[in-house]
Amino acid sequence: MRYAQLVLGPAGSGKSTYCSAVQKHAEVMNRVINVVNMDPAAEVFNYEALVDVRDLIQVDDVMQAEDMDFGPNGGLVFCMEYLMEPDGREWLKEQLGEYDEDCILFDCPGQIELYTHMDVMKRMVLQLQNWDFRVCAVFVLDAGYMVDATKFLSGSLTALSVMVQLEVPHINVLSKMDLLNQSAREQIEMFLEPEIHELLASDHTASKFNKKFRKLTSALGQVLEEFSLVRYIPLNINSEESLTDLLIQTDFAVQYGEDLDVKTKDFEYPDPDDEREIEFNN
Ligand SMILES: Nc1nc2c(ncn2[C@@H]2O[C@H](COP(=O)(O)OP(=O)(O)OP(=O)(O)O)[C@@H](O)[C@H]2O)c(=O)[nH]1
Ligand SMILES: [Mg+2]
Repeated sequence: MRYAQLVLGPAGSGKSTYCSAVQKHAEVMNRVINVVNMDPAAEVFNYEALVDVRDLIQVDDVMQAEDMDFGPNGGLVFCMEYLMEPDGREWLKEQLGEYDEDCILFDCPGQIELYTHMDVMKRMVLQLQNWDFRVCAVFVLDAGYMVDATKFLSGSLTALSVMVQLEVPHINVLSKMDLLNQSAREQIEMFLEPEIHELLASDHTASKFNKKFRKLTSALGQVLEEFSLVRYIPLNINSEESLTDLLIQTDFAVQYGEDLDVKTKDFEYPDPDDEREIEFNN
């Protein structure tokens, strides 16, 4: 069994930073967590990549290819589709190797449409499961954008559409907590165990438009609340404790360690002769 986190979220929300922070944190705990750069347009990242998709294909090359006429977004979609074609899949499989108990973070591109309404990421999930990975999604949202009710609702709906699309255990992370001041941090607390009804009612910025759509907003809020669909874990990358808490949650989501516990040093493998005896007896 192997373990994978698909690290997703809007552009600039802190996906690559999350990956490098988790990788470094794991090192301190004597654990190896690998990172794969899945962004064919990435320029810089601070982690040591096990696999870099740019070695296979780069958005710039696709955009410059004469027989294709792509802009940056179309180019990116082309690259991701290519990765899920037989040649791309073969390449990725070989690069990932076959190491049991491997933990891998997949640092994905920030174009949200890749996982809200296209199916390329869903295919990626199925492919990884096919290669024996237990997969979870880690959806990274910038805490700074979540301090008022309407943004919270819009972020939550995006998270929800990813959850519905990918159908794997899902964890929402509020990144950049270190950048918030005390009062913003307190305000965020409210969103961690949200009484969405109250939140929406307390939104005094109601414009004419908002008033008209208040019923809709409130109904959406109710859905999120009643089904406990969207929960957030705050992350302060400067705090080892915060990273530990989050790692516990992501380990739990992929059931990391459950199989390890069974194989303690006293574990005795069944004697093959015994099995044969049982067969004879039957
Ligand atoms: N202070 C602070 N800065 C952060 C944190 N996370 C990300 N940043 C900064 O935010 C910017 C974007 O972070 P990235 O990790 O590159 O974001 P990303 O989601 O990978 O971005 P794309 O791959 O372009 O979609 C960088 O300048 C980071 O240094 C954080 O937790 N704290
Ligand atoms: Mg990135």
